Amino acid sequence: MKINKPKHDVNPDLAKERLKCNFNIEEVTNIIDGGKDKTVQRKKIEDIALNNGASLDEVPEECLSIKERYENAVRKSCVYGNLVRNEMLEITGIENFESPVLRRTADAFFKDISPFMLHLGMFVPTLIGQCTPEQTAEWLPKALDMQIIGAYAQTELGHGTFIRGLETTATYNPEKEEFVLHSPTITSYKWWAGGLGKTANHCVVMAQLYTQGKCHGTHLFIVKIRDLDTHMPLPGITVGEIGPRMGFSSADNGFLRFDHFRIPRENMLMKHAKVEKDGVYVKSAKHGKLTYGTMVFIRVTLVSEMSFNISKAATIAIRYSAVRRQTELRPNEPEPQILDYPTQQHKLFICIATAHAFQLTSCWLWNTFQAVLADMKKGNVDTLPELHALSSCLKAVSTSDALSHIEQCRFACGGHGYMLSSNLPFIYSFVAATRTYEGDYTVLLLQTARFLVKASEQAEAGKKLTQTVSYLNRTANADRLNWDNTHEGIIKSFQVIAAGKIGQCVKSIRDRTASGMDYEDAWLMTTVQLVGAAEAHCRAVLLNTYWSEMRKITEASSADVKKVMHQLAVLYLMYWALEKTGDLLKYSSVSKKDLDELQRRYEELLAELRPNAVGLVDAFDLRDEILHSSLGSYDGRVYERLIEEAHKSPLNDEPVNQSFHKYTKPLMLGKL
Ligand SMILES: CCCCCCCC/C=C\CCCCCC(=O)SCCNC(=O)CCNC(=O)[C@H](O)C(C)(C)COP(=O)(O)OP(=O)(O)OC[C@H]1O[C@@H](n2cnc3c(N)ncnc32)[C@H](O)[C@@H]1OP(=O)(O)O
Ligand SMILES: Cc1cc2nc3c(=O)[nH]c(=O)nc-3n(C[C@H](O)[C@H](O)[C@H](O)COP(=O)(O)OP(=O)(O)OC[C@H]3O[C@@H](n4cnc5c(N)ncnc54)[C@H](O)[C@@H]3O)c2cc1C
Repeated sequence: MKINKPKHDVNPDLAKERLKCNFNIEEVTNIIDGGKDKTVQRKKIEDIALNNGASLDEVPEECLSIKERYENAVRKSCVYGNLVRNEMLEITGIENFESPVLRRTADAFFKDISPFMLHLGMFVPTLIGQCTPEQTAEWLPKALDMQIIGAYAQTELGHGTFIRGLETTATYNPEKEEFVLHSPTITSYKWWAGGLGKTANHCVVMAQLYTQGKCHGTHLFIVKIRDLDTHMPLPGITVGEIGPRMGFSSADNGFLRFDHFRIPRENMLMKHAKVEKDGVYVKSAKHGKLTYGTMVFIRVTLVSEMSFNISKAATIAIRYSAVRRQTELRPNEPEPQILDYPTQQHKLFICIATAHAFQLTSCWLWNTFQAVLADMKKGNVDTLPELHALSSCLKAVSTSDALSHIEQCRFACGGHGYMLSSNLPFIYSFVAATRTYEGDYTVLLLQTARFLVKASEQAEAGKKLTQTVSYLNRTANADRLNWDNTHEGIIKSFQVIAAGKIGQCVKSIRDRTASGMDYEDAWLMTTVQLVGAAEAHCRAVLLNTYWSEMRKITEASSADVKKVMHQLAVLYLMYWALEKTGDLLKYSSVSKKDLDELQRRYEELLAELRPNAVGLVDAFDLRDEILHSSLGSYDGRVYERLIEEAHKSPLNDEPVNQSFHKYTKPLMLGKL
């Protein structure tokens, strides 16, 4: 495999690590990419995007002012957008505009975030999912060609989670065949939408639809908010940026207020429900929640996004841990590489395994999503609730796990991991937002719990359940599972834990209603358990999917690759079994002796994986331009890069900062 040759000598410790690796790295890269041809395609696209240096910043993004950072990000977005439009989409095919390959190259341009991300990330998918064929013909080519730039304005100052509580109104006027968009209260300001503040000239708006004097709930509208030539906000539109936040600092998350702003009837996105010219409302024939489709789509894609982010953090932390030496183990012996500490391996090897677990699960979820879309095309929406339950819990758990693993990667890099030049703080703050946006963690797990409680009741009634909850058919009446210390045994025990927790929720709700509580209060009182049950279900799905997909995907692999992929999956199973010993003790016959044995095997496995650690992160094949890290580059020149980056600090532009003469010296002389 062609590796982008480092310009400098590779750090000797890192070079030695690469000699230790005992499997074919390229084979694993091909598995991650989804096949050899996909690796070739990805590399071709990366060469187009990255070889001309357009992604490079003279001054690090983080050293710029807010305005400069935004302006620089727009500049790079335009260069990048142009490359996507003219060269990259030709290779992927226009239908793959959200291909992970494009997503990867975007990271080389933006350490933080592109102000255009939500244009491709949500605006375009909404047009694809919510427009009639005529509307698609009108809007989609312009959006894909970037003649218009869009945002997704759903959340308001007062409501994000509870979509039915949104206050923006869209009132239909049949005489003029127009909708009037209005923000009636301060809490109805649209708030948060990425790219809305300064970049977008259009946006999709979620608003309460009124026609013939009746409210029909939230629907989507496409709205032009700025003049395409002057970029000035149109009359009736107040738009701006919401201010600095934890991350997302090079983008312009926006606010938007409508003052009786008129749009043509055709601007309601009418694939599912519509308003006729005379004002008659025609509701969706299929399902009431199809306007939420973009959210489901993004939740599905976020699982692969999390895999990518963990793989970046793991690459940085593992390469750094191979270079970094700290603390004598024995007097007069060289300090070991910190990667030799089992505690360090415990923090980091699970990250490699999780990146694989999420990647394989995301492919499986994507196929499930496509199958549901195909069913819906034929008018069958029966599979939608399961997809909603699945995408909700996988989004919640993958973003939450990614966040804690990335934080562990930062801890694993000690003080240097706190430097922005390590890139770990950027990765962390980006992923922190994913736990909240597109549906908060708790809220989405409670959506899954609704589905699970219903499924449990159906299992109790002897009905056959769909695939992801079919374990409830087998385990509904099981009390404590006989512990079986095999891989399949661990997976089964997680299904029994999930079934036990769901059963306990059902019982709590029933006990509470039997004692006089109404159902809503009984549900509310049980929500802490319900979140735990949905998480347990998600763990069972993740473990089962990772294990079975790993076995399928490595069927034709070489023996060494099979072995290391197998070791990672076993590590994942054991890690989670040990994390959940309390649940195992409660729901299975596992003994202290069994758990001690599991712990011993886990520690041995860390040692077995140790020689392959650097090889495994090299297999993610993340170019230095994408990693943006002083600690994680391929050549391991960690200390040299930290010094080079320090010199880029604007505070080092002059030997004495003017504040000394203005403030410090007068203070020292008592003249302040
Ligand atoms: C090259 C570049 C590529 C870049 C790609 C990078 C990836 C990142 C991309 C984008 C970044 C995204 C940035 C962030 C954008 C946003 O955050 S947009 C705003 C997102 N907002 C939310 O997610 C809000 C969360 N809230 C909800 O989803 C819902 O309100 C709710 C599910 C919590 C409740 O909805 P509600 O209308 O109140 O429904 P209920 O009455 O509770 O439920 C009725 C039944 O409907 C079922 N249901 C709910 N949602 C769905 C759905 N989506 N699909 C199918 N069914 C649904 C619900 O379960 C109920 O069913 P039952 O009655 O049978 O129990
Ligand atoms: C970086 C970023 C980018 C974003 N981009 C966009 C965008 O482009 N477009 C857009 O429309 N929106 C966007 N959002 C908004 C985002 O979708 C919402 O913030 C998110 O859905 C959470 O909603 P909320 O802020 O109303 O939180 P809240 O719902 O107010 O949550 C606050 C707390 O209350 C809890 N809670 C709320 N409801 C319940 C419940 N029913 N049961 C139990 N607990 C509950 C939550 O768990 C949480 O702990 C973005 C947000 C961020 C942070």
